[in-house]
Amino acid sequence: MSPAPVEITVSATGRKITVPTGLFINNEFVASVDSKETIQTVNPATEEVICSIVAASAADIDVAVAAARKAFQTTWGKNVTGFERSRLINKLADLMERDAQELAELETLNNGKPVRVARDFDIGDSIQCLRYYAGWADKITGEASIDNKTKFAFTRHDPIGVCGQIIPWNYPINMWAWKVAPALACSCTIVMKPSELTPLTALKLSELVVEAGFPPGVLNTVPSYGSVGGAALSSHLDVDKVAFTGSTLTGRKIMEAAAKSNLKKVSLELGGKSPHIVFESADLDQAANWAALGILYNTGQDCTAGSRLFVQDTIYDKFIELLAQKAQALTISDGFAEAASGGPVVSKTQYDRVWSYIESGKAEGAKLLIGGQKRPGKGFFVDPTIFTDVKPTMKIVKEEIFGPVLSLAKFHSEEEVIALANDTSYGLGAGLHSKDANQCMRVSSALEAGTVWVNQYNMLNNNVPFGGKKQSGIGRELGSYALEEYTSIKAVHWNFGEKLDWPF
Ligand SMILES: NC(=O)C1=CN([C@@H]2O[C@H](COP(=O)(O)OP(=O)(O)OC[C@H]3O[C@@H](n4cnc5c(N)ncnc54)[C@H](O)[C@@H]3O)[C@@H](O)[C@H]2O)C=CC1
Ligand code: BAL
Repeated sequence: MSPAPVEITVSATGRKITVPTGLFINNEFVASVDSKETIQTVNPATEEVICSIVAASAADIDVAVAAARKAFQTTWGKNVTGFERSRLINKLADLMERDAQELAELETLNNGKPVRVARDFDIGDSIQCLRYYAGWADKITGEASIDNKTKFAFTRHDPIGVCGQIIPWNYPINMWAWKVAPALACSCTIVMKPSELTPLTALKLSELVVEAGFPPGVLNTVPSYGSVGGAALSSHLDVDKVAFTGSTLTGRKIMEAAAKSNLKKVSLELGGKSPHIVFESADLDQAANWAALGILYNTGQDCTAGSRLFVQDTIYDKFIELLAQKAQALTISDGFAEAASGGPVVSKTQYDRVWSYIESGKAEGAKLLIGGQKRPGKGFFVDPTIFTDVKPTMKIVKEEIFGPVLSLAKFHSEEEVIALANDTSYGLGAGLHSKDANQCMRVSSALEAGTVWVNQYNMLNNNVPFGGKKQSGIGRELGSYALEEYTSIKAVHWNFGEKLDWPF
């Protein structure tokens, strides 16, 4: 029997949202084939349970992969034109736009981020991401490689096949769009595993997949625990590719599982400890805005969070005063509050993790500029916390915290700060602020990161690639580069005249 959807009433707005609770396979919400395991979802602002949904078992992953394979071989893959894929992806984007407010409220309920942020940024960007890749769907062509008297060779950019997509909880809708849009554009089929912490919007979006008209099996959604569904996807012998966003620890496990199973293609978007540099010539007011956004956007739960801030000694005192003012001016509250710029962290586990880092910063002798005190009452809230007088060896400087916790250090010279900035095993993002154009060029070139922002931070565009160096990941999302992750290149050699002498 199909699991019944639940009706949720959002108390802040009065909106009633019907949420599917089954696994989405072959365009239907179904029960597990062999398990009674559920996932209980929680509102991180109130700690109240929202609802329970079915958790996929390894056998359910097999069913979803089989559905995706069948679709790939029949209605999708090489059996659908780019024009048709483009039409369907655009239709999905239109439906997301229609339902943006409802999706945003559901995202806020499950993730905690402000409704305004979810709607205008996460969902707004996701709609644009779908439309961007809808534009690519009918332009994925190969190249003519050799064209001589007896041979013509050309390449086909074939869809790679069935893709497992494992996404995190910090941007549940946005990471869904980053993964789904290029895969669909390239004519791949998908088994999507949302995070067990935030599965509700992926289930709601699955309804829109049906409404848009995608054939059954093209996109399947299987909420599951990482060690069950995520592990099953990564080691599956009939999955051709896994795309992952999450921790470096889990990324390593996925790569190992891929290597030990069928050597499926893997793309990983992992952690970071991104440096953010303010030089003395910078517009200090603007630099303080970007520095605060860099660590506080999404309550610091961002892979590119600018969590190590370096400020030139000549402007240090003035700058840190400005930064403290900016950070304290933000309202961190229940995401349904009008004024909220940030919400709680996503879960009790994440709350405890962030607080353990704050305690370690205090114990290792870093000085608190602001924050560092727990709030009374319900909700996994962590106020902006800035440590000064940090040392490169401290845990808060070395490890990803994924919360609103900033380590602030002083530097003297450009050479010194480049060395400090690159002194990390990560290489995801980096930022610098300066009015000296030569310095901007020199430093952006020297920073070891997949993305460098100059006089800005954390702003991404769907047509610009994103990804990491070092232990921050492999492969690129967004832009035309993401298409390479979902295509397999075939070279066709066509002889129209060369005779083979025998014996050769
Ligand atoms: N780069 C990013 O955007 C993210 C980084 N993180 C980092 O990871 C830390 C821990 O957060 P977690 O939720 O534990 O991250 P995680 O990396 O374990 O979770 C992300 C996704 O991976 C899945 N997963 C977990 N174990 C798996 C396995 N063995 N095989 C396949 N998939 C698996 C989860 O179910 C989830 O869908 C955070 O504090 C943060 O530092 C977390 C989420 C996103
Ligand atoms: N902000 C880029 C995506 C991420 O944090 O996972």
